[in-house]
Amino acid sequence: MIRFEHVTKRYADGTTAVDDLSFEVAEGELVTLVGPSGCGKTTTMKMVNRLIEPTEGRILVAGKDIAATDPVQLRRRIGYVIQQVGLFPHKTVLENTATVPHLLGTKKAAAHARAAELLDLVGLDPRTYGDRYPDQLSGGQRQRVGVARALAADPPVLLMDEPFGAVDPVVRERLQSEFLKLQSQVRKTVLFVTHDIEEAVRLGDRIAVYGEGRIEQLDAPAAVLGAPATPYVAEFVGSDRGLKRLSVTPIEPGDLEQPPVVHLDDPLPLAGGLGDARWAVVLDRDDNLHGWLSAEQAAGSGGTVADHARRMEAWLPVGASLKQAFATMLQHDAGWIAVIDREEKGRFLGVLTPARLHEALRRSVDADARALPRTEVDIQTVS
Ligand SMILES: Nc1ncnc2c1ncn2[C@@H]1O[C@H](COP(=O)(O)OP(=O)(O)OP(=O)(O)O)[C@@H](O)[C@H]1O
Repeated sequence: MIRFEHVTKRYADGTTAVDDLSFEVAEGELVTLVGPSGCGKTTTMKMVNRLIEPTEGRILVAGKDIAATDPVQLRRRIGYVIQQVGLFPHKTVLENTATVPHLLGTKKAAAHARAAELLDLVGLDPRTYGDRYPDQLSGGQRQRVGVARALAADPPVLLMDEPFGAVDPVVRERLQSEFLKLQSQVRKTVLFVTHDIEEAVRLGDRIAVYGEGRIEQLDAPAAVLGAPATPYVAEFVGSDRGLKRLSVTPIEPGDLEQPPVVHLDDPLPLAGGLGDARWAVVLDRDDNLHGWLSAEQAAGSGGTVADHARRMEAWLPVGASLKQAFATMLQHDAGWIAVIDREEKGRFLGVLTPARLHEALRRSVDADARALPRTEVDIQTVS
């Protein structure tokens, strides 16, 4: 979708910002460009919407050489999100979001209806926020408007230059997960610049690690962490690679233990209690997670399970990362967390314990060592 062919950018003062760059971003793929300050990430990105012209080489978008495309036309097909969002201060949130469709000739009512849909999509209720002005929003909310505005003309390509760089780490993580969810729905082709390796790992289908003006490694996050191509990349991704890997390894059903399970309307005491187990998971009639029950209560109380069950705070949907699992355990001071299917309050699948978390991490590392996709390794193990 975006193809760089031997692209070099030398500025007038002789600085070579980008040196003979060749790579391709597939349709619907999100590639993060990561590297230290001044290594040429922004220059790379700005050449795609012709804010900067290459000195040598060419760039194709959807098979067409962009040098032959009118820059204004080109930019309307490419969404652009930057750190200083650049919202118009005198326009409302709704008007800001509708800017590009408006410019493209969409009637006001239709442009506003579309803008409201997009605000909803990025987690801002248009009825609450649509009529506000940018200075009546938090930093994180402004970034969301920036993303909604970039998506408004439904461009196939998005360029994002440190879009979440200016907000605090908590908001940043939230914006990242929201953006991942959004991207799984809209599947844009995205170039995403960041200097934060964690962000690059979390968001990228592939990561391009930049040295000075060159890509040192372009690979899937797990491969960059597991098998850095050069000593430079190894140093850049850091000695805590194992920890970072937690954020790229999802919880899978095979990782889970099956504890004893009781249902809300089971009478107590349970005959034989819980055997050796110290607690049981409590499910409702639809087998959705409700909470947990201790062995003492199972063996010694009257009434039903519903009278004694405790609420379960530590849970995650399957597919969440091991890092989220670890963080959830710490947050709730829990020795295990319940894992449910994707729906909120969905079906209970099993529990993840620290030992199982460690095994899952081990398997992810081994899968890379053998250079096989994880799924294949899992299938081999099962058969
Ligand atoms: N207009 C310019 N004239 C001369 N040199 C420039 C110009 N713009 C950028 N550079 C230089 O080109 C190199 C690459 O800059 P670029 O902005 O692409 O880096 P970056 O990786 O995006 O950095 P950062 O993370 O700090 O934004 C740097 O050495 C920078 O000083």
